Amino acid sequence: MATVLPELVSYLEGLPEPHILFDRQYRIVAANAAYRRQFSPRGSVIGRTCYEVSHHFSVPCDQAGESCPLARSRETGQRERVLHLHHTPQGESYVNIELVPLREVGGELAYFIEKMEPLRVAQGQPAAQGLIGRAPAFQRMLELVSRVGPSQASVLLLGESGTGKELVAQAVHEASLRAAKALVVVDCASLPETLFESELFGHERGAFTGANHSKPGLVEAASGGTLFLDEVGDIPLLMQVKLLRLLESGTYRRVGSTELRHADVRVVSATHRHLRAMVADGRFREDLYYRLSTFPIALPPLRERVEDIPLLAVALLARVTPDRRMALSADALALLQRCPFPGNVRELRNVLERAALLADGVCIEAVHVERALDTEDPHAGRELWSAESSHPAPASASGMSLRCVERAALRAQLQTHRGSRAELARKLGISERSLYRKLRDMDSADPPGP
Ligand SMILES: Nc1ncnc2c1ncn2[C@@H]1O[C@H](COP(=O)(O)OP(=O)(O)OP(=O)(O)O)[C@@H](O)[C@H]1O
Repeated sequence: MATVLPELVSYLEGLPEPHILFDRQYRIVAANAAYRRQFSPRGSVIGRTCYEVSHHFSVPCDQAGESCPLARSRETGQRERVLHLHHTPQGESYVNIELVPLREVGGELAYFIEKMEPLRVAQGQPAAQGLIGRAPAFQRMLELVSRVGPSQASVLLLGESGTGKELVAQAVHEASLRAAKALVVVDCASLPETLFESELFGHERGAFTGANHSKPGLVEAASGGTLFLDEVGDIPLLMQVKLLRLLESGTYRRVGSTELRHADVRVVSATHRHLRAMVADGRFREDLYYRLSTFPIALPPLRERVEDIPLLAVALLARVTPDRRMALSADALALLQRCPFPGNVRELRNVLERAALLADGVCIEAVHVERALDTEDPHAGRELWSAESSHPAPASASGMSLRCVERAALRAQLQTHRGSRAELARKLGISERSLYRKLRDMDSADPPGP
């Protein structure tokens, strides 16, 4: 092997992505120029183990509770890919790792080539923007994002309100080859049925009353980029047919035109609804469901990544108070970790914003968090907002369904709230869109009395 190595090393040296070569004992025998530049500008890594360099572990990753591509590759004898949090000179960052095993003449696995590509769409430490997280549930989700990103597959994001679906859609777009073009968001929940077609496909002058100019639609605006259909479960059946036609044929017509246009978009959609159940009871077209969900990704609710709360709290606090450099006391953090947060990361962010306003100094104490939580839902108790989560809702014990309890709480809020809808949504720890949805559901559930 010693005679083969110089050629191999010189081949790796010229590759643009960081590569290392290591042996069966995980010892690095070569690192190319791109690797040295990005991961070890201050010293040589030759002779050190990959787990020590990348993770500061004293044992291989699989013995430290992480997935180890080398161990997997040894088992399968094949190329393996994983997403890891790596120590780099800039701090810990997500890195996509691809491992290729090399066999000796006798067929034994002797060396492994590891290619490393930083994944910049998420961070495992506080950052000014983008996705943040390091819990296993978050990392599993992120690995799916990084796998599907570069493809053209339609992605369906499924998750409760506030779990970060819009941020994940952005991440899919940024990890794609379309990143240099636009990401166009279509808010399907607030788009009236009458406008759906002209907004999406555009219209010609004179197509309808008031159409004084021709106008390109959102599909055209997203050309070469990504079309993000947010709240796709809220599209009425009639409009679902039109969307299906676009996805199946890749073509569309502007309203008032016969000219067939080609759509060059990658579709990412998101919903908090149970689309499968909607398909089962005829509210969502099965053929559209399969078109949209080539690659479904479930976003974990915050209660399944509680260990991320301290990291998220520190990062989000810096985002909501950019000029104050605030800190959280250990008690405040402990209290936050005990909260159920049915409104997920958005609710955590709102609680922090309120707590920061309630604190006069630069440190948020548990008492500020308590007050921020109290202000959130003074009439009904926070758990009432867990209608779509698995958290217990004490009021349901009275025999009312969770949805009824939620409606009652919302009605109480509406009676006492004096500000705008946006303020009310903020107070409830939900998005304006979610509030809009809840109000609409409430209207259709109990039509106004005579
Ligand atoms: N992993 C995360 N890291 C950092 N911020 C996050 C994360 N997840 C969500 N957020 C923040 O939480 C808020 C809600 O996120 P987002 O709007 O993407 O959620 P959503 O699932 O689309 O909600 P909805 O279904 O109500 O529209 C945003 O302020 C977003 O920046």
